[in-house]
Amino acid sequence: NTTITHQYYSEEDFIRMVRDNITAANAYVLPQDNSVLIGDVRNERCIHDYGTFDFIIVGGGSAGTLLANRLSEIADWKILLLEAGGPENDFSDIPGLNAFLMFSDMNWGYYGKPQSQACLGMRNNSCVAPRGKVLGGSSVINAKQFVRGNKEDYNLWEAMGNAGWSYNDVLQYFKKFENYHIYNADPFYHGTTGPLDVGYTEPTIMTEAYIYAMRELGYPWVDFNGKNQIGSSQAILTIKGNKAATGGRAFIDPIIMRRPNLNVTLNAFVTRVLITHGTRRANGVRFIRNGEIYEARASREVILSAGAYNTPQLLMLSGIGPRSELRRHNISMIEDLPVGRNFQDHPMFIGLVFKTNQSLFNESFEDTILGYLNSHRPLTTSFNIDSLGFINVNDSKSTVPDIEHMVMAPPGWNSPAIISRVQNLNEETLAAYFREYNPHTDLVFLTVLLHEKSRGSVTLRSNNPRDFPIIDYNYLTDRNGYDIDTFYKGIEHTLKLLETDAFKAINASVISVVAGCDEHAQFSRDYWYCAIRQLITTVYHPVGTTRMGNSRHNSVVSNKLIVHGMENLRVVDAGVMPEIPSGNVLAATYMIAEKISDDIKLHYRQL
Ligand SMILES: Cc1cc2nc3c(=O)[nH]c(=O)nc-3n(C[C@H](O)[C@H](O)[C@H](O)COP(=O)(O)OP(=O)(O)OC[C@H]3O[C@@H](n4cnc5c(N)ncnc54)[C@H](O)[C@@H]3O)c2cc1C
Repeated sequence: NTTITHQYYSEEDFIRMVRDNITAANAYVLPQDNSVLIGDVRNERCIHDYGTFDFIIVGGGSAGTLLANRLSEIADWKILLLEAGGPENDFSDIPGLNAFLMFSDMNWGYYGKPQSQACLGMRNNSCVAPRGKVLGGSSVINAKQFVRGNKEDYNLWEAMGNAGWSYNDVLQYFKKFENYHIYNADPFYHGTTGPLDVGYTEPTIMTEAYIYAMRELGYPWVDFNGKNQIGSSQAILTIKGNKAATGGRAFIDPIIMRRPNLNVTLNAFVTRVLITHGTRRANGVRFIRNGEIYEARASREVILSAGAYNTPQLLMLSGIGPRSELRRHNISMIEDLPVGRNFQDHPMFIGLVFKTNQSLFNESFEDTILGYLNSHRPLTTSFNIDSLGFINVNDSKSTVPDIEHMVMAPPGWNSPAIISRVQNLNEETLAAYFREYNPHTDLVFLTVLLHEKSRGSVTLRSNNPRDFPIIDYNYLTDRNGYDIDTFYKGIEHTLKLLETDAFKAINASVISVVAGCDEHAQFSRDYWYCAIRQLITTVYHPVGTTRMGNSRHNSVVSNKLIVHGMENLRVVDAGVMPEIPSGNVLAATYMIAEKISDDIKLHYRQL
């Protein structure tokens, strides 16, 4: 492990920098719309020409940064990467402080539409919906967990009619971008020469307890990104030394930035795709930067990598979307496509907490920061996520999991202020959570539903890019109740850990952290069903809103990710996934960008 940060700062200065950023985050008020990005446009009629490029990539997030790197390898191609946010910094490099980035200019600031069946413990029944607005996008503010999902996820994509997306096809692209530092990793499954560093952080006594307890229940230790996924492991992270390995840091490092054919323009808010009237060609984009309007032209392609919320918004603002939605907002239609439908996420239950007799990480603020500078926990992982497990609670023989455990070791949600803001908890729930929960000793079992049957949507609030899109998670609304039943089975399964010797050794016992369920006997089936509706939130994995498929009735892009009916407009981001993978979705997003880079090079005979 190399400690890169030391060379820029004295330890005192570094601690001060961290403290200042935390103070700023605590005082930060999230925006209600995009007014700040639009600013005070001085002259709406004065449109500056930003030049012509072969490819324009909208969104320098996870997919966009990888794509910009790979396409600019072709020296003859001019690439423009437009990103609404600014650069990363030394504070955003600290994996364990990502919660504070959610309260900074690096987050768009969205909240989900109030829910009727879930998010009931949140203010206004509304779950948060953070998204990165910074070079590197959501990979900067995210929790750094690196999970590929299951082989069968990609075989399913292909079986749904998407030729070229089976696991055998995509494995080479997962390997290409990664530099995997996991001991005994099978080279058949892993790359060690890619730009993105992936590795372990230090284990704790809790890692051992969990892995041994899972073993007692019959679940082996696995490299869940390798041959088999079912089982448990200490967390695997996008991390380089002590620092976050983000899309920005990995793919647009200073050397790539110096390529003369790559223009990375930050603080550029794209407001529409320009489509030549009467044709099916996207010829460029319009954007706002520092109060001025610009247009850039693309001689080959416009590629939208603005993420699963903003890409559908941009498509609809540009005339591509469901007829009814465009009509409602007076937008002239170019293509009638189901943009914003098929929204899938991984809902997560945050109400399963085990008291233990162990205590971790009680150092002072200063010592915690110094620990980070020397690559020590807890700040080398987000929310101190310690270990992960993948199980199938509906079919114990299946090799595809339906539940994921993310185990937060103490100090997890280390203060009421953090969980209250990060999860938008209402006052009663916050009080109930901290009635018994002790951040210094207790384990939080984040329980993630991997294949929800409910479907949400992303729609427009208006035809003005100033307004945020409407994000409707629509959690727990599936007709047969599969989603809530599977959550309940997941909880029952997790409670079995309490019967293992490994968990008895840490004196683990379940505690109640939920409000609004007092009419049910504590820990009864009805209690848990009630608790699930109170304390379901997002694990921040929106996909599917610009779904890949071959029918324009239920999908938006082809298997080459070209928008149906258009000639040179692609979407390359998490939104194209036709079905959500069995795990945190960043790795699959990078894989998609890596594969499409090759497809584009092949198409233009550059490979
Ligand atoms: C808090 C949080 C925690 C998460 N934790 C994990 C995790 O631990 N592991 C995991 O695998 N996944 C995690 N995820 C999910 C994962 O990070 C995202 O799914 C993934 O980064 C999405 O990549 P993307 O390229 O589709 O979008 P993004 O990375 O969000 O990139 C979109 C980019 O486009 C820019 N943009 C958008 N609109 C415009 C516009 N109009 N003009 C110009 N630029 C624009 C944005 O600013 C952004 O930089 C998490 C996400 C969040 C928010």
